[in-house]
Amino acid sequence: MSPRASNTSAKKTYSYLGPEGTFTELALAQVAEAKGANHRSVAHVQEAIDDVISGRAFRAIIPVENSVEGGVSATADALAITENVRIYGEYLVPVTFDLVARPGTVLKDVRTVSTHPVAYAQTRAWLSANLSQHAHLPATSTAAAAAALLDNDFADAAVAAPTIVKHYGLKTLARNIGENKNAQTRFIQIGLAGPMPEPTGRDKTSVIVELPTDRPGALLEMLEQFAARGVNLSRIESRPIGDRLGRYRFNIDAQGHIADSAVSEALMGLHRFSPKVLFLGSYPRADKQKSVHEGNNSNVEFADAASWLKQLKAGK
Ligand SMILES: O=C(O)C(=O)Cc1ccccc1
Repeated sequence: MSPRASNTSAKKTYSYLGPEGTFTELALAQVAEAKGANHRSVAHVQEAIDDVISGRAFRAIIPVENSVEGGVSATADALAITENVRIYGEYLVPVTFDLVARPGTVLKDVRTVSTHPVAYAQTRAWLSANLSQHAHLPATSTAAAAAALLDNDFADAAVAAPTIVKHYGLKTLARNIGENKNAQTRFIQIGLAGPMPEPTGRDKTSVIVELPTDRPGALLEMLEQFAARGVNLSRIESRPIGDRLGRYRFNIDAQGHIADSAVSEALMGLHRFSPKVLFLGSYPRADKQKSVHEGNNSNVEFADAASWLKQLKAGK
């Protein structure tokens, strides 16, 4: 049976950045539709995306942005070169970090600390102050770093979620070692392109936009597509395209749903101006705040302007 076929019959599969005990797994626990479904742990964001594309998984949960560290570049870069994948939801997870080790380890014996790069960036200050000589061993996730402590002795300790000790026979050496105590990470649920979540009035739309090359003011022109329709942006982040120096693509989250005229007009503006716009989807905002389109940019006002124009064209 092909992986796609196996998904049509029995339970749906949700892939997530694992193994057990990652922050991504905590985000998956927020996905109501995934309760009772198969949960498949993968080692990389790309593997999660490949699962969705091949049909091995119905959906995947991946980290996208951290309130302290910014965008997760592995996710941004993988999505930018993927077609036919859409975002169906977003989830916020508060992230606090503990230092864990094999039983018997004491803090002063720790030389090598393993963790995910995003977790390391947020705990580096504490680690430098308390383990000034330590080396960092990057891991594919916080839980992978923790689990590896029981498989080999490459590292002496790992930085992971406080709940990690429920999953592995490790002990906590230090609690809450993150620099920002209110840090949050945003996760997305992705799937193959298909029917979108209905507009709720509290939505977000994500796109990746490339700029026309060597055009003065191109960045301003891109932003004007949103500004002219009163569409607020909640994130704009540039990533190098990678073919040569000086070429960037922009990962943008805008308030509102593609069903909102202000957003659809902005998208059409982007399409006219940009050599490549990748639409990643419209989905409900995790913070449940209203998406307001400032100025005269409500659906009613757009509809009124359209019927006025129709009259003019009809010679009335
Ligand atoms: O490694 C994990 O546990 C993840 O889910 C990725 C991650 C790492 C650090 C902060 C937030 C998410």
